Amino acid sequence: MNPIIELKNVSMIFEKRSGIFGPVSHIGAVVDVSLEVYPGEILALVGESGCGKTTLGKIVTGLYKPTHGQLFFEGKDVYKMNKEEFDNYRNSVQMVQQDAFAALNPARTIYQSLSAPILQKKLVKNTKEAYERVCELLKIVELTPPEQFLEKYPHQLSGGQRQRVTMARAISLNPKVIVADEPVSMIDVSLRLAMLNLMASLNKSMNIAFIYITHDLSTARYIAQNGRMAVMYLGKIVEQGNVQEILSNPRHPYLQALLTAVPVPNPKIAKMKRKLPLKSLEMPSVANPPKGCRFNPRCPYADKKCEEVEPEMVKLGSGFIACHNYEKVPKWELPKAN
Ligand SMILES: Nc1ncnc2c1ncn2[C@@H]1O[C@H](COP(=O)(O)OP(=O)(O)OP(=O)(O)O)[C@@H](O)[C@H]1O
Repeated sequence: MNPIIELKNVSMIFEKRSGIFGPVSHIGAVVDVSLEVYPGEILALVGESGCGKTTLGKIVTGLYKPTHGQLFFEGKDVYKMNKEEFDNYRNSVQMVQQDAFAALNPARTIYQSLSAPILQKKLVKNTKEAYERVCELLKIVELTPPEQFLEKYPHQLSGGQRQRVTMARAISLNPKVIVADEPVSMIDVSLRLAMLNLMASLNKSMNIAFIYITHDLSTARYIAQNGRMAVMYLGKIVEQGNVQEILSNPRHPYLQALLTAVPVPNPKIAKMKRKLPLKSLEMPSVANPPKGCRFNPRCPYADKKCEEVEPEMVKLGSGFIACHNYEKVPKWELPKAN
């Protein structure tokens, strides 16, 4: 199957000046990332805060034009498309942001927010059709009965309901890909599962591919259980592959450390003092990344080569890894209770 989205050696280097006349520093939020997304799949993009996940999501949706590399949609270079093709790409790839309150205009009712894009893009012929479509969208995202929500303003809804409205707005344009950036991190824990299930059902029923961005491995594992996962560290993807495979047998020392940090719902294990397999807990800055492998100052298996040479992404099983020493890294196991 051909990928619907393909990134080839994509980088996003921001320039940041300290003060008005201060020196300019370069921040490599995303560096030399190659990634494919297939129609109808769920890809979880995980990593710690500041590793470049949101920037990568914005590149995929066309909100940021990468400073280097190429982005393809359905095989076509997005930045060589004509206007019609580019508009079709922008409609087909939608983003749902973490903060649904900020994403909705506080002065517009839910009906106004949802009807404006479909009317503007002529996906409906008139206001009667727009009304029917908005009701249908609200039903799809399980805000029922729809009439109860149409005239409400964003502040009159709960966090979970607002996020459902932004999901309804995203699907209103019949997208083929949705980038969901931490969509459940600002909603109540009790409602998170329902939101994840909604995304999984939209993925199935509408064959929409999802890129689920998160720092939380457990929600990533839940939503992408039959999909793939890409793990980011300081602007780079360090390991990617089938979720079940890479989570049961993580090969990159960074992914092993992330998994060791996940709480285990077993009181005996929870009581154990688990030591993170890391040399240092300090995360280097993206403005001044370490030479060689970016993970080397924290990696317990790093050697001279890791300090000097940046590892390439190589094929491993059904996925890829960027680590010089993956063959030497011991097999990771869940801590065992005695
Ligand atoms: N417009 C910008 N100008 C300068 N630096 C930026 C810009 N956007 C992001 N960055 C920097 O790029 C790096 C990656 O940011 P990004 O928001 O993509 O990370 P993230 O993994 O999504 O983090 P979080 O989960 O905290 O949102 C950070 O160091 C951030 O400060």
